[in-house]
Amino acid sequence: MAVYTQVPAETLAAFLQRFDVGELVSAKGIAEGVENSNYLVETTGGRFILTLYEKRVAANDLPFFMALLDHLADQGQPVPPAIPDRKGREIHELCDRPACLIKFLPGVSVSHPTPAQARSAGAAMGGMHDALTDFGRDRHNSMGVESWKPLFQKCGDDLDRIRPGLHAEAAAMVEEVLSGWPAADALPRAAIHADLFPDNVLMLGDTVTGLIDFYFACTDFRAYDLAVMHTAWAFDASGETLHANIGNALLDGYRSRFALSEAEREALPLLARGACLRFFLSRAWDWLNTPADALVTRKDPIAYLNRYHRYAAANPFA
Ligand SMILES: Nc1ncnc2c1ncn2[C@@H]1O[C@H](COP(=O)(O)OP(=O)(O)OP(=O)(O)O)[C@@H](O)[C@H]1O
Ligand SMILES: N[C@@H](CCO)C(=O)O
Repeated sequence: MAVYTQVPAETLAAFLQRFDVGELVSAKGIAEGVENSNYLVETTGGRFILTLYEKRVAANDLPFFMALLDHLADQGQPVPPAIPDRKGREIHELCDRPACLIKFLPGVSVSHPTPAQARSAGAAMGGMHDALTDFGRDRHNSMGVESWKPLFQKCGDDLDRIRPGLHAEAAAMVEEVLSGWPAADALPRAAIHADLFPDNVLMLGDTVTGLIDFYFACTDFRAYDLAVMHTAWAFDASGETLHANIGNALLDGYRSRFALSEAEREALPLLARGACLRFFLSRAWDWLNTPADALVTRKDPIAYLNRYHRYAAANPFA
């Protein structure tokens, strides 16, 4: 579940008065997602998503995220911008949380993408990267390469509570990835989504109707975004089986909308291992710090360890 903050109906109705969206008809908490509190709000003017930002999203990052969404939406990309209130403000406070009223997009996220769906999703990322080439703002990647060793050290020996020997295994991964990681100016950098998992892509059939959840968006290697997507889309849930046809379809779709340089293509195997390390570590930290009976479902860090080893054993980008 992800409704950490309950918004009383009267408070919501009063909040909506700031906007030109009609009167409140209904509001339902959305169970999916683990980071923020989300409501599906229906008014006499239409449907909207109300998001209250919980502890992981810093209020001072919201202007970057909202500017990114506005830029993409202005260029016809399928993203949900915030609805401005009558005074033009997009970022608000509700129940002591930063909050935004966001455009509702149709579609569902697929659990087992077909090659045609992976191709469309890859193309959507390519279109997004194309639209972001003239986006002028920067945001440091707080989950980027410099954060991996400190996060590994913070997890410490507790990693062995997830699986005996995991601390030593993770130490080797950190060493391997960091020793080979490209210099900051070695590959093109741009604003990226950085978390474009299947649950953050809304689709109807084979058509992408929405790219959502930009709350890890940042400036980093552009090809790292594609590497993250490959790790998230091209495996079974356990991370043991690579679906090469899905991975190839993603890359084909991407290249149909945006060019990948030779240097970026060559870097993909290492960028993908870095992505595996990033999600392994954030999941391991959450695993160790979320009570087993908490209402949120913990995500399996081992599924990302398995992916890491798969990329280390063979290059699916060859
Ligand atoms: N603009 C939108 N239009 C339609 N549905 C949306 C929209 N934004 C979010 N949703 C729905 O709300 C759910 C949760 O949204 P989101 O993934 O942004 O939440 P989160 O708490 O930030 O989650 P995560 O754990 O993925 O970081 C999505 O799975 C989707 O069903
Ligand atoms: N997509 C991430 C969680 C949110 O960043 C994961 O699956 O670990």
